[in-house]
Amino acid sequence: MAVDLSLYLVTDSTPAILKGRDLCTIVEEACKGGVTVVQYRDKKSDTGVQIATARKLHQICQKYSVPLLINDRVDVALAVGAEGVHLGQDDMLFTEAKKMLPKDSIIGISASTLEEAQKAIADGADYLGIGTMFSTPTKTNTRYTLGTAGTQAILDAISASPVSTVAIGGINHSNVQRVIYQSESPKKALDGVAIVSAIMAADDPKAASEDLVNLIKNPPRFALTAHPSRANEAEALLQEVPAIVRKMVEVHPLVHNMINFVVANFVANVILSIGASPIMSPYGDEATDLCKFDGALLINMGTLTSESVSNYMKAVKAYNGRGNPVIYDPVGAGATGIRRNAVSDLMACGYFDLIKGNEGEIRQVWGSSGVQQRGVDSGPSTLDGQQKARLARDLARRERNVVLMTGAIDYLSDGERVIAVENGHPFLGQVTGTGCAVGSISGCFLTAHRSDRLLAVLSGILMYEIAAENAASKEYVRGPGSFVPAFLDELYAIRTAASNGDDSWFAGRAKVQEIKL
Ligand SMILES: Cc1ncc(COP(=O)(O)OP(=O)(O)O)c(N)n1
Ligand SMILES: Cc1ncsc1CCOP(=O)(O)O
Repeated sequence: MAVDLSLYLVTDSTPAILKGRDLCTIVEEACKGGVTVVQYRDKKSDTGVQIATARKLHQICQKYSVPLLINDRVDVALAVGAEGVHLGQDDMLFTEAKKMLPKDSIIGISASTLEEAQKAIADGADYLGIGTMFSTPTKTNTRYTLGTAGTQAILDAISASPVSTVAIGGINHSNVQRVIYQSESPKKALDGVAIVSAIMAADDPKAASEDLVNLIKNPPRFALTAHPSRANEAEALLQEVPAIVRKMVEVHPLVHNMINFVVANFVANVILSIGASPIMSPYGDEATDLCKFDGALLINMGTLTSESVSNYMKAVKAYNGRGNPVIYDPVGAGATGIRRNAVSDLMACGYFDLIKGNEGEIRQVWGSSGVQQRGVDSGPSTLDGQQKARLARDLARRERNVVLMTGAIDYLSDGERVIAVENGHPFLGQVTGTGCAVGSISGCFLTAHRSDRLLAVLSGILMYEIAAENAASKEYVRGPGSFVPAFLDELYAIRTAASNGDDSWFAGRAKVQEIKL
């Protein structure tokens, strides 16, 4: 039987969720709000109570033409004539349930691993409940937290099968669009999301369901526009750079920096020099107001504290909610266990338009095992140019965003195109904050030019690195100390030239090539 799984309500009868309200009333409100399938999930009640409740729920669901499935209990499904069951890995075997249930019954199977998914497909499951997406208080005895990356990997591996899929666990209004978007593999997407608390515990389950239906129907505002590589991609991009720099100066974007205290002053000066506006605020609650200026947010976890991550999460949620650019600079990501955990928590909490880091940091975000950074330095490289390019491309593809891997050569990718940039000067590596400023600058350019994020970031890097070359070539620059003021002057000089319509600063200067993988 074909079933619309797009908004799949899973019930819960615990007092914390029901808050004294009647289960059937909540489910009826949710049906009015547009849920497309309901699963009765009751871990505590006796069989008699379950049958009585399931019967009432079935009557309600039939009124709205919504199929009712029963969690775990084939006997209850049979007793009330429900449309099917949902079975976990420890429940009745699919083959047994299939024998017992009427021919057209729907049988869904939970899958936390690829092996479980493949077995369920081979058995003939109608759909897979893939999870746990994010850890959730609603179900604490889960085996794996897959996140969007793990879910995408399963979808990719089963893409030859037409089986339907839903994701479950920690999905709510603030992340549902991202979950659907970032889980999608090139050949297979989720058919829907299964939700307990965001509907069952909502004060108004009808309104909550209506909102979710709307969010599910529409792509997120941060969805990346596809820009397939053209014949001379690098050259085509370079032609647009001076105009993008001009646009950034005109727009005078605000960038909200949640940045480490070592570099805050230098980064603020860099941002002022390029003609944008910096605000430094580590206070997450401030983001609800700051995001209304429609600038960018930079999360730079260089001086992480016990409170940083919760503050970052609040800010990411606010900026994601408005569809404004968010940049993640996972400074020292592989240096300590605390930073490694912060990376996982932040990657699960929201969407980053750009992830920017050195090789060690990008490898940690990718999930390579055994990354041990010494402090915030990348450490000796283990990858050649092609491998670096592939890592940046694969991470961008997986996260469906833009990735910038910095180094003597920077690798920039949006999952399709990979661009290597060889501008800059060794003095940049001798001054603290020069790497962090790239995250903030990228925020300014992402704000000013939204239609092609790779081009926006490329324009920012080129402005920055050409200014560094100009500064280092001054005869009075003798080392990192004299380099800093000269560098700010050169950024300011390019900004002034750009606003006067003078593009000569750029002519013949970019050392950029497209990497074909
Ligand atoms: C749609 C959907 N997917 C997964 C589950 C989880 O089922 P299971 O692993 O059997 O855990 P319990 O729900 O029984 O606690 C689900 N219920 N629905
Ligand atoms: C039943 C189940 N299986 C995996 S997570 C989960 C509970 C999901 O609940 P919520 O939507 O409230 O996070």
